[in-house]
Amino acid sequence: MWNSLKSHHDKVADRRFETLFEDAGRAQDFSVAMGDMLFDYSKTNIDSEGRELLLKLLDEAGVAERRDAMFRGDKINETEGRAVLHTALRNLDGGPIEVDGKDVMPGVLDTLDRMEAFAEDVRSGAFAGQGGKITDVVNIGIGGSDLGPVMATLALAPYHDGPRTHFVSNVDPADVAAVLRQCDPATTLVIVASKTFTTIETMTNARTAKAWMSETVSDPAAQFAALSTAADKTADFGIDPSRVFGFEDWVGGRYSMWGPIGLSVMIAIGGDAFRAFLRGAQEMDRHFKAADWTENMPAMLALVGIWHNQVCGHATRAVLPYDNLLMRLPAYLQQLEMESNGKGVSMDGEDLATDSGPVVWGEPGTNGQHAFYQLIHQGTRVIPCEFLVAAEGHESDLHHQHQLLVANCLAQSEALMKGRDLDEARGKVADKFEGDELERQAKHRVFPGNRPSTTLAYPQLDPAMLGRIVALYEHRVFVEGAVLGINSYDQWGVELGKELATALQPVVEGKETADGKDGSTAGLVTFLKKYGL
Ligand SMILES: O=P(O)(O)OC[C@H]1O[C@H](O)[C@H](O)[C@@H](O)[C@@H]1O
Repeated sequence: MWNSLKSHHDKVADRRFETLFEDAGRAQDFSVAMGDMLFDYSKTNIDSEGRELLLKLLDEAGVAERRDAMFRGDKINETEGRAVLHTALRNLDGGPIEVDGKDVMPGVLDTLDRMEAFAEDVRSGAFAGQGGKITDVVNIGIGGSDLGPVMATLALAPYHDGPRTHFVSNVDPADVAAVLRQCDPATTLVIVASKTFTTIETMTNARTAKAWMSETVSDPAAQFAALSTAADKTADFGIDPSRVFGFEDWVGGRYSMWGPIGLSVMIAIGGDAFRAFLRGAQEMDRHFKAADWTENMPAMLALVGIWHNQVCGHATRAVLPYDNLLMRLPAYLQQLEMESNGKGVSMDGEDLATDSGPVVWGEPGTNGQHAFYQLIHQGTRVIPCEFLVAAEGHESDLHHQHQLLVANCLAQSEALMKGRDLDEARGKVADKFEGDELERQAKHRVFPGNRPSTTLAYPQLDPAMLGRIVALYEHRVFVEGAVLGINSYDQWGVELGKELATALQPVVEGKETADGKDGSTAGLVTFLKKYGL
């Protein structure tokens, strides 16, 4: 199928895809609706034939069977021998799901109730610090134990009515110090979020926070909670089991904010709003399971991604939310997509037959327009763009500003597609220049156009919509991974750096020499030591 797709691409690569809109039904035909969400992929070079070929990839890879196996709790994370069941965390009324013959749902729902009771106690003051009602919550975690909660807390800022929420992730002491400086230890709750409870950054920051707290309060551990799969390790750290919220190894780190890892979000917005967030995700799960492929938003989002990355060969994709509340969505998706599908070996241990998943990057619009869109419009590489835009913001008295935001979003996708040819460019400067200078100046003002983009449009970013959007991307990653034959649920590629950092620690501390290290590494240690390392 890859060959058929490539030859189809060769056939259509040079056409202006704008001409596809001569078919008056294109915008509708090349869009997917799910409830009040719309995914428009008509501003791409995908035509009916291309779409048919892409759809065949799903059958060839057995995506439907693999999807059902995931939801059922089969151990599809084969390199780690684990089920992949983040969907169980939002299966609020969806019936039993068995892993190793045991229904996991009673445990999931019980933990959710416990989280909610604790979150409400923190919010009401029933759970207090040693100096009174909790004013600040500090979530210490990294990767999947940070990016989801950070992204969601920012995204749901209009619903934030709990204590102030802070996030510490980096082992750089600048991070933890800056956060703790803003907090009063007597009224701060520290949440240590780590699936494994061994991650060096998180454990180091947690010990720093505990030492900071013990300078002021007599029982620092009493103001700590833990979110982890490792109950023994949370106990060793001194955290009372009543404030430990556990989960199982079938929840991957970057898929974990729906459960205990979302506690900081729940404290910020309250249990009801958090459940609405879960329900939104559950709706997307149901849609993904039931909808025909052409009407299936995650599947079509994935196929558009595959078309641009593996078929057209565009190595990156930009995620451009015209919704400032989603300012950390690109960073969140970087982990979700790149840690999941950034692999060169297929499930059966063979070298991947295609390129792995793309580089994902982005910033909110309109900010990006004044920074990197220059390259998107006129650079020599094509960057498929994925726009997100809401019909309505949360600042109703500033709706005119929201309208300006939307106009910018739609204008960008139009500009990317249409471009501006040399004739038009000449017309723009004909009154200022003439002759050779006119030609030269005009050339700089040409926009090649024919650059693809998609737009995800929705009414408003409320908790349920955020749940739907994030679940949409999760399932997109699943489909892309399944088509590429990748295990999207392990992350062996992060291990080597961790091992070498541990080995280098005695060297940077001056307890061991850099003998045996390569010249560059040894030279850098020497240089940094000279200046105070
Ligand atoms: O939650 P933790 O066990 O502390 O893990 C935090 C993060 O660290 C690892 O390096 C993985 O690459 C991530 O997938 C994970 O989310």
